[in-house]
Amino acid sequence: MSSATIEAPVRTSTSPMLQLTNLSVSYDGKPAVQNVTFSISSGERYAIIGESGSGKTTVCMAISGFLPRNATISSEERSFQGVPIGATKQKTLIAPRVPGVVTIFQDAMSSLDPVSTIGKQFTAVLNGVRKTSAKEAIERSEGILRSVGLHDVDRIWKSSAARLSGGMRQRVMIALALAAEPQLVIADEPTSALDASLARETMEVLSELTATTGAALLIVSHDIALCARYVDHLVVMRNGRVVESMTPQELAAQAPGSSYGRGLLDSIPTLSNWDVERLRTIDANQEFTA
Ligand SMILES: Nc1ncnc2c1ncn2[C@@H]1O[C@H](COP(=O)(O)OP(=O)(O)OP(=O)(O)O)[C@@H](O)[C@H]1O
Repeated sequence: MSSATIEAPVRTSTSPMLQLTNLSVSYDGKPAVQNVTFSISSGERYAIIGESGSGKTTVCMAISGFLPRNATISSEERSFQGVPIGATKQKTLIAPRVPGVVTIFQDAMSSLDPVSTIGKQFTAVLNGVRKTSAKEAIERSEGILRSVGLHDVDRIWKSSAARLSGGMRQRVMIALALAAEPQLVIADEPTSALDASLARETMEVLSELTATTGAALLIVSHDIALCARYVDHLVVMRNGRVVESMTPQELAAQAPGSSYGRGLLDSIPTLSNWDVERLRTIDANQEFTA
């Protein structure tokens, strides 16, 4: 096998790649996401941060077209590369999956075929992009697997997902997502099932590879501290709404307790606050607005 490189796509436009304006989603009539607005340009790295149930996954599913049947969606604009995502007038909507957008889920096993070999899964993804010979598929997937830090390529190529460790599966899933040559990678809690060191490694791999390929990245996470190290912009959600939108530098400059995002950051145990008697907590009744 010889190694292959991932080529950066030519960027042709400076207008946002993804535009969400006043996106609202309800499940069975109950609002889950309300008036969410943000845009992502080519190559930008974004994170949606928030507590459990704040609507992060729902926003991502509205972008990637995975919303379930009981979802009702409305928006002023919901477009990718200038093309509307799904039809906004329908009351019940399953949007078509959006070309150019790949989603990496928290649990690699739910995305990978557990019995088919990784080699077969690579060949299928690569052929979905363009017709690829068996030899090309091996060469290309070897390059991508190495780029996510997996070097035992022959063994992985012949293994099923069930025979790989959790960390290896996560990397294989990232590699398969990249093989699809996406323009936007959505990673929904990609590190929540991993230990701290693997979580950092996964974030590094995601952030480096999207930088190399020119793809934009949208990460969903509870962990504002981890995301702030790897993204250009943080969108903070609470109770279905965006309460803050800022750069990691702006977050770092905020005074402790001064905002909801800062509150999330201050409630994480770190080496510098391990000895305080009680970490700061967020008052459930305190109002925060964007
Ligand atoms: N399929 C569904 N049917 C009904 N309600 C749903 C469905 N999916 C999500 N919800 C509700 O919508 C709200 C937002 O959920 P969502 O999964 O988007 O939040 P989240 O911030 O991603 O949470 P978590 O971090 O726990 O994954 C929650 O109140 C949730 O119970």
